[in-house]
Amino acid sequence: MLEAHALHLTYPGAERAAVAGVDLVVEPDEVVAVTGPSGCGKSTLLHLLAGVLVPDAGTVHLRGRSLSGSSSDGRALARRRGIGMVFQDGRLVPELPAVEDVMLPLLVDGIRRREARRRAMAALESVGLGELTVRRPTKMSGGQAQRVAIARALVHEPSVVLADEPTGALDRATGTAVMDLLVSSVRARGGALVVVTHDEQVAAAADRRVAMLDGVVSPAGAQGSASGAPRAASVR
Ligand SMILES: Nc1ncnc2c1ncn2[C@@H]1O[C@H](COP(=O)(O)OP(=O)(O)OP(=O)(O)O)[C@@H](O)[C@H]1O
Repeated sequence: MLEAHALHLTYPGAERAAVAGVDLVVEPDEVVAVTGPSGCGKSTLLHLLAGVLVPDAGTVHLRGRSLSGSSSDGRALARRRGIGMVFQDGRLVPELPAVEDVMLPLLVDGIRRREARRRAMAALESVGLGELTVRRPTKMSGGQAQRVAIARALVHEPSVVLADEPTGALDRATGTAVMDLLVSSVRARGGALVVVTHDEQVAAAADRRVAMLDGVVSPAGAQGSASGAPRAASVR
Protein backbone atom coordinates (compact mmCIF):
# COMPACT_ATOMS: atom_id res chain seq x y z
CA MET A 1 0.00 0.00 0.00
CA LEU A 2 2.54 2.58 1.23
CA GLU A 3 6.21 1.88 0.76
CA ALA A 4 9.10 4.06 1.83
CA HIS A 5 12.66 3.20 0.96
CA ALA A 6 15.92 4.66 2.36
CA LEU A 7 14.32 7.95 3.39
CA HIS A 8 16.72 10.67 4.50
CA LEU A 9 16.11 14.22 5.56
CA THR A 10 18.44 16.74 7.19
CA TYR A 11 16.85 20.08 8.06
CA PRO A 12 18.81 23.12 6.78
CA GLY A 13 21.59 23.98 9.21
CA ALA A 14 21.12 20.83 11.31
CA GLU A 15 24.18 18.82 12.25
CA ARG A 16 22.56 15.45 11.78
CA ALA A 17 19.74 13.91 9.83
CA ALA A 18 16.27 13.93 11.40
CA VAL A 19 15.45 10.83 9.36
CA ALA A 20 18.51 8.80 8.44
CA GLY A 21 17.59 5.88 6.21
CA VAL A 22 14.14 4.57 7.03
CA ASP A 23 12.50 1.70 5.16
CA LEU A 24 8.84 1.11 5.89
CA VAL A 25 6.17 -0.95 4.18
CA VAL A 26 2.56 -0.55 5.28
CA GLU A 27 0.15 -3.19 4.07
CA PRO A 28 -3.52 -2.61 3.21
CA ASP A 29 -5.73 -2.87 6.27
CA GLU A 30 -2.78 -2.45 8.60
CA VAL A 31 -2.48 -0.12 11.60
CA VAL A 32 1.12 0.83 12.38
CA ALA A 33 2.21 2.81 15.44
CA VAL A 34 5.43 4.81 15.22
CA THR A 35 6.91 5.32 18.67
CA GLY A 36 10.15 6.65 20.15
CA PRO A 37 11.56 9.43 22.31
CA SER A 38 10.98 13.10 21.63
CA GLY A 39 13.10 14.36 18.74
CA CYS A 40 13.85 10.91 17.25
CA GLY A 41 12.24 11.84 13.92
CA LYS A 42 8.68 10.48 14.10
CA SER A 43 6.89 13.59 12.85
CA THR A 44 9.52 14.16 10.18
CA LEU A 45 8.99 10.60 8.94
CA LEU A 46 5.22 11.11 8.85
CA HIS A 47 5.60 14.37 6.94
CA LEU A 48 7.91 12.65 4.45
CA LEU A 49 5.33 9.87 3.97
CA ALA A 50 2.63 12.52 3.45
CA GLY A 51 4.73 14.49 0.99
CA VAL A 52 4.56 17.56 3.25
CA LEU A 53 8.36 17.31 3.26
CA VAL A 54 10.48 16.23 0.31
CA PRO A 55 13.29 13.79 1.22
CA ASP A 56 16.94 14.53 0.45
CA ALA A 57 17.15 10.91 -0.66
CA GLY A 58 14.87 7.91 -0.79
CA THR A 59 11.45 7.20 -2.21
CA VAL A 60 7.81 6.94 -1.18
CA HIS A 61 5.34 4.90 -3.25
CA LEU A 62 1.60 4.72 -2.76
CA ARG A 63 -0.01 1.75 -4.49
CA GLY A 64 3.13 1.48 -6.62
CA ARG A 65 3.08 5.11 -7.66
CA SER A 66 5.91 7.46 -6.71
CA LEU A 67 4.94 10.29 -4.37
CA SER A 68 8.44 11.50 -3.58
CA GLY A 69 10.91 13.67 -5.41
CA SER A 70 10.17 16.96 -7.07
CA SER A 71 6.49 17.58 -7.01
CA SER A 72 4.79 17.28 -10.38
CA ASP A 73 1.07 18.06 -10.54
CA GLY A 74 0.37 14.34 -10.95
CA ARG A 75 2.24 13.45 -7.80
CA ALA A 76 0.61 16.23 -5.84
CA LEU A 77 -2.80 15.02 -6.96
CA ALA A 78 -1.97 11.39 -6.09
CA ARG A 79 -0.89 12.54 -2.64
CA ARG A 80 -3.95 14.69 -2.08
CA ARG A 81 -6.32 11.94 -3.12
CA GLY A 82 -4.47 8.99 -1.64
CA ILE A 83 -3.46 10.31 1.77
CA GLY A 84 -5.39 11.82 4.66
CA MET A 85 -3.59 13.60 7.46
CA VAL A 86 -4.63 14.13 11.09
CA PHE A 87 -2.47 16.61 12.99
CA GLN A 88 -1.93 16.63 16.75
CA ASP A 89 -3.80 19.87 17.31
CA GLY A 90 -6.30 19.17 14.55
CA ARG A 91 -5.21 22.28 12.61
CA LEU A 92 -8.80 23.29 12.09
CA VAL A 93 -9.58 26.77 10.83
CA PRO A 94 -11.02 28.58 13.89
CA GLU A 95 -13.35 30.78 11.81
CA LEU A 96 -14.93 27.91 9.89
CA PRO A 97 -17.95 25.87 10.93
CA ALA A 98 -17.04 22.16 11.04
CA VAL A 99 -18.73 21.31 7.76
CA GLU A 100 -16.85 24.02 5.87
CA ASP A 101 -13.54 22.76 7.23
CA VAL A 102 -14.28 19.16 6.29
CA MET A 103 -15.23 20.31 2.78
CA LEU A 104 -11.80 21.85 2.17
CA PRO A 105 -9.98 18.80 0.74
CA LEU A 106 -12.86 18.24 -1.67
CA LEU A 107 -12.98 21.87 -2.81
CA VAL A 108 -9.22 21.82 -3.40
CA ASP A 109 -9.86 18.82 -5.63
CA GLY A 110 -12.38 20.77 -7.70
CA ILE A 111 -15.53 19.10 -6.36
CA ARG A 112 -18.57 21.40 -6.48
CA ARG A 113 -19.66 23.01 -3.22
CA ARG A 114 -23.00 21.29 -3.09
CA GLU A 115 -21.51 17.80 -3.49
CA ALA A 116 -18.61 18.68 -1.17
CA ARG A 117 -21.10 19.80 1.50
CA ARG A 118 -23.12 16.60 1.13
CA ARG A 119 -20.04 14.44 1.56
CA ALA A 120 -18.70 16.54 4.45
CA MET A 121 -22.03 16.22 6.27
CA ALA A 122 -21.90 12.42 5.78
CA ALA A 123 -18.31 12.31 7.08
CA LEU A 124 -19.27 14.33 10.18
CA GLU A 125 -22.26 12.07 10.70
CA SER A 126 -19.98 9.03 10.55
CA VAL A 127 -17.80 10.39 13.36
CA GLY A 128 -20.84 11.14 15.50
CA LEU A 129 -20.97 14.88 14.91
CA GLY A 130 -24.14 15.09 12.85
CA GLU A 131 -25.55 17.58 15.36
CA LEU A 132 -22.54 19.88 15.33
CA THR A 133 -21.94 20.45 11.63
CA VAL A 134 -22.25 24.25 11.83
CA ARG A 135 -20.37 24.69 15.11
CA ARG A 136 -16.89 26.24 15.04
CA PRO A 137 -14.01 24.26 16.57
CA THR A 138 -13.42 27.01 19.14
CA LYS A 139 -16.82 26.13 20.60
CA MET A 140 -16.13 22.39 20.74
CA SER A 141 -14.42 20.09 23.22
CA GLY A 142 -10.96 18.79 22.32
CA GLY A 143 -12.40 15.37 21.47
CA GLN A 144 -15.11 16.85 19.25
CA ALA A 145 -12.59 19.04 17.42
CA GLN A 146 -10.35 16.04 16.85
CA ARG A 147 -13.33 14.15 15.40
CA VAL A 148 -13.75 17.00 12.92
CA ALA A 149 -10.07 16.60 12.01
CA ILE A 150 -10.65 12.87 11.48
CA ALA A 151 -13.69 13.55 9.30
CA ARG A 152 -11.59 15.97 7.23
CA ALA A 153 -8.81 13.36 6.84
CA LEU A 154 -11.31 10.71 5.70
CA VAL A 155 -13.74 12.74 3.58
CA HIS A 156 -11.91 12.15 0.30
CA GLU A 157 -11.65 8.42 1.08
CA PRO A 158 -7.85 8.13 1.07
CA SER A 159 -6.08 4.76 0.98
CA VAL A 160 -3.78 5.74 3.81
CA VAL A 161 -4.36 7.92 6.86
CA LEU A 162 -1.35 9.41 8.63
CA ALA A 163 -2.00 10.68 12.15
CA ASP A 164 0.50 12.68 14.21
CA GLU A 165 -0.24 12.19 17.90
CA PRO A 166 -3.98 12.45 17.31
CA THR A 167 -4.73 11.93 21.00
CA GLY A 168 -1.84 13.99 22.37
CA ALA A 169 -4.00 16.86 23.62
CA LEU A 170 -6.86 14.73 24.93
CA ASP A 171 -7.63 13.12 28.27
CA ARG A 172 -7.34 9.35 28.42
CA ALA A 173 -11.00 8.44 27.93
CA THR A 174 -11.46 10.90 25.06
CA GLY A 175 -8.16 9.82 23.53
CA THR A 176 -9.22 6.17 23.59
CA ALA A 177 -12.55 7.05 21.97
CA VAL A 178 -10.83 9.12 19.26
CA MET A 179 -8.29 6.37 18.55
CA ASP A 180 -11.03 3.72 18.39
CA LEU A 181 -12.92 5.89 15.94
CA LEU A 182 -9.85 6.47 13.78
CA VAL A 183 -8.97 2.77 13.65
CA SER A 184 -12.53 1.63 12.96
CA SER A 185 -13.09 4.30 10.27
CA VAL A 186 -9.90 3.36 8.46
CA ARG A 187 -10.48 -0.39 8.80
CA ALA A 188 -14.08 -0.12 7.60
CA ARG A 189 -12.73 1.05 4.26
CA GLY A 190 -9.81 -1.39 4.01
CA GLY A 191 -7.35 1.48 4.35
CA ALA A 192 -4.10 1.66 6.27
CA LEU A 193 -3.25 3.87 9.24
CA VAL A 194 0.13 5.09 10.42
CA VAL A 195 -0.07 6.77 13.80
CA VAL A 196 2.75 8.58 15.58
CA THR A 197 2.26 8.34 19.32
CA HIS A 198 3.86 8.60 22.74
CA ASP A 199 0.89 6.83 24.26
CA GLU A 200 1.29 3.14 25.13
CA GLN A 201 -2.42 2.57 24.91
CA VAL A 202 -2.59 4.00 21.39
CA ALA A 203 0.42 1.91 20.33
CA ALA A 204 -1.24 -1.18 21.79
CA ALA A 205 -4.24 -0.63 19.52
CA ALA A 206 -1.99 -1.01 16.44
CA ASP A 207 -1.20 -4.22 14.58
CA ARG A 208 2.47 -3.40 14.61
CA ARG A 209 4.87 -1.02 16.25
CA VAL A 210 7.82 0.70 14.61
CA ALA A 211 10.19 2.11 17.24
CA MET A 212 12.47 4.94 16.13
CA LEU A 213 15.68 6.16 17.68
CA ASP A 214 17.93 8.93 16.34
CA GLY A 215 16.31 9.02 12.91
CA VAL A 216 16.30 5.30 12.23
CA VAL A 217 13.99 2.40 12.97
CA SER A 218 15.57 0.61 15.90
CA PRO A 219 16.19 -3.10 15.25
CA ALA A 220 13.90 -4.06 18.13
CA GLY A 221 11.23 -1.80 16.66
CA ALA A 222 11.46 -3.51 13.30
CA GLN A 223 10.59 -6.79 14.97
CA GLY A 224 7.96 -5.40 17.26
CA SER A 225 4.30 -6.18 16.97
CA ALA A 226 1.68 -4.68 19.21
CA SER A 227 -0.45 -7.77 18.81
CA GLY A 228 2.44 -10.17 19.31
CA ALA A 229 2.17 -11.44 15.75
CA PRO A 230 4.71 -9.70 13.52
CA ARG A 231 3.81 -9.41 9.85
CA ALA A 232 6.58 -10.79 7.71
CA ALA A 233 8.56 -8.35 5.58
CA SER A 234 6.60 -5.31 6.69
CA VAL A 235 9.68 -3.48 7.93
CA ARG A 236 13.00 -4.31 6.45
N1 LIG B 1 11.45 22.50 11.02
C1 LIG B 1 12.57 22.05 11.59
N2 LIG B 1 13.75 22.65 11.38
C2 LIG B 1 14.89 22.18 11.93
N3 LIG B 1 14.95 21.08 12.72
C3 LIG B 1 13.79 20.43 12.95
C4 LIG B 1 12.54 20.87 12.41
N4 LIG B 1 11.57 20.01 12.82
C5 LIG B 1 12.19 19.09 13.59
N5 LIG B 1 13.51 19.34 13.67
C6 LIG B 1 14.51 18.53 14.38
O1 LIG B 1 14.53 17.24 13.77
C7 LIG B 1 14.62 16.22 14.77
C8 LIG B 1 13.40 15.29 14.65
O2 LIG B 1 12.24 16.06 14.98
P1 LIG B 1 10.77 15.41 14.91
O3 LIG B 1 9.80 16.51 15.18
O4 LIG B 1 10.64 14.63 13.68
O5 LIG B 1 10.84 14.41 16.15
P2 LIG B 1 9.67 13.67 16.93
O6 LIG B 1 10.17 12.30 17.22
O7 LIG B 1 8.41 13.79 16.16
O8 LIG B 1 9.57 14.52 18.26
P3 LIG B 1 8.32 14.75 19.24
O9 LIG B 1 7.94 13.41 19.78
O10 LIG B 1 8.88 15.67 20.30
O11 LIG B 1 7.23 15.42 18.42
C9 LIG B 1 14.74 16.92 16.10
O12 LIG B 1 16.10 17.02 16.42
C10 LIG B 1 14.15 18.29 15.84
O13 LIG B 1 14.72 19.26 16.67
